[in-house]
Amino acid sequence: MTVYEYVIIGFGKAGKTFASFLASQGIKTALIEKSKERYGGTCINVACIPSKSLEYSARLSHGRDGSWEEKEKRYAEAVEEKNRLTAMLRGKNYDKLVQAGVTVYDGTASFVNDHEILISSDEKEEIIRAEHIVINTGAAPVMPKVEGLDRSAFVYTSETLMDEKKLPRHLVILGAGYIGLEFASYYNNFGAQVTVIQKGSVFLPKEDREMAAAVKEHLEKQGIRILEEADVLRVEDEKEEALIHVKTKNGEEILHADVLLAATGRQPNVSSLALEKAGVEMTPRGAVKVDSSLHTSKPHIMAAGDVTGGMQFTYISLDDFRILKSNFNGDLKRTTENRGPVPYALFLDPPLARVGMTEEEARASGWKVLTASMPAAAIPKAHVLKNPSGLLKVIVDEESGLILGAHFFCLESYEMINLVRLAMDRKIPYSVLRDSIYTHPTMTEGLNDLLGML
Ligand SMILES: Cc1cc2nc3c(=O)[nH]c(=O)nc-3n(C[C@H](O)[C@H](O)[C@H](O)COP(=O)(O)OP(=O)(O)OC[C@H]3O[C@@H](n4cnc5c(N)ncnc54)[C@H](O)[C@@H]3O)c2cc1C
Ligand SMILES: NC(=O)c1ccc[n+]([C@@H]2O[C@H](COP(=O)([O-])OP(=O)(O)OC[C@H]3O[C@@H](n4cnc5c(N)ncnc54)[C@H](O)[C@@H]3O)[C@@H](O)[C@H]2O)c1
Repeated sequence: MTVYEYVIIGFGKAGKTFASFLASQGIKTALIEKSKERYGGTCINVACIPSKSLEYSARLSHGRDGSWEEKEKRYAEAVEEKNRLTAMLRGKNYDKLVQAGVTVYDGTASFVNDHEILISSDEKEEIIRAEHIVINTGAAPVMPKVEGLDRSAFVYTSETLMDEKKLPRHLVILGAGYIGLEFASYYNNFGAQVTVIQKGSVFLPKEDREMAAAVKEHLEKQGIRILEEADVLRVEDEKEEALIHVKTKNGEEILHADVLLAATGRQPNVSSLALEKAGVEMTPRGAVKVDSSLHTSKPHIMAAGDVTGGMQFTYISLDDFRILKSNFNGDLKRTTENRGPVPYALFLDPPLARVGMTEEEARASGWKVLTASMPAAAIPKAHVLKNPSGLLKVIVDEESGLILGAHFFCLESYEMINLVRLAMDRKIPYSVLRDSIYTHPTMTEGLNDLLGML
């Protein structure tokens, strides 16, 4: 039986980065990935990178308009371009790991006991042994329990829809979260008619109320229909489309869709792992239970990324790598408790980016706050880029001048937010960003004016 010092299960962001690092330190390391189509993990193959490739193509396509046939053609080309990009990245990711000296096993990993792992593939089965193990198996889409959904030929997840080269005419999206709203925006820009089914009564319930209202108004202006307080009762297939029976506050409605996208969350990938054989505990919600340094209930087994049930972002998985590295070095400086503020971006058109608290959260926590809001149209660059829609908002502690929250719904906001995150993390008061020299014309220079309003 081959013995490794470290075995990583899953080609996720934390795992692949840690594997390369370990190999660079001369540590005998193996990584197990269940699918050759997933070398490099979820992000580069079926998530962030392909979706943002489509997002970019969708904006370009929207700018050109034209007939339905032209839009269909551009969509098919966008999917091809996305496929080229993911294939290129897949190859690069694999080569990088092998060149670093990591042994890559193809197959599904499951625990035999807390040190031995069975690798099963169509070709063979093999057991390897490890002193230390990292579980980095990611998450997979959850399918809601709706009558007829599992039998329908028109139902997709984000992972399967992005491979479909036929542009939907009417796309119905179940779920108004990250994937639901981003895909609504992309496919609307490609030319599909889009309806989003929102279960609850509050749109983007975790966002600042002023920002959520601005986003909703904008999406509706773009032509996206958002059905609030709606419950899908059943799905029935006709020859060319699915009939989606929806209960709304105004009664029952039947939506016709040639594509129904289920975007109702993603659940940790644990089912194939046989965690019980290793004595690794799970949380009540089905994630691998870890402490703040990512150790499981078995101290020599760690877990990182989506499988731990935390925030599902590639950069959180990358930050988990920093914790794994800190554990390896023995300094134990990095934990999940000292990540600092975590920014995020919803890739709409324009994108919504955020770091820190909403105004409601800040006030409820007892802060005395100053706030400033400014339309994106106040920034000249937004006009240069021909999309002056949106709103920017900041929330600042009146006493210290420290930024408590920033919410940017405007072009380039996914870049701008990283600057504010740094200021918050390093406790730099808002006045420093207000008086900083920025290149011109840029969206970031909007901070001069926005923060000048406080
Ligand atoms: C459509 C979409 C868009 C997204 N966009 C963004 C975005 O813009 N920005 C962002 O930060 N995040 C985004 N995310 C979230 C992001 O993709 C995930 O948070 C991230 O990929 C999680 O990485 P990970 O390290 O947990 O593992 P993953 O990258 O999920 O890797 C896990 C790997 O383990 C493999 N595996 C699973 N079980 C086994 C087993 N038993 N044996 C062997 N291998 C196994 C899987 O095949 C997979 O390759 C998006 C997600 C989706 C679905
Ligand atoms: N830009 C980004 O960083 C980005 C983009 C896409 C996805 N992601 C990550 O991927 C994860 C998964 O995305 P997601 O959109 O699937 O999950 P999500 O948790 O963001 O949203 C799921 C939505 O579905 C709703 N829902 C649940 N069950 C429902 C039902 N039966 N009917 C109708 N609605 C229902 C929920 O209320 C919620 O609004 C996200 O948590 C996010 O971290 C990130």
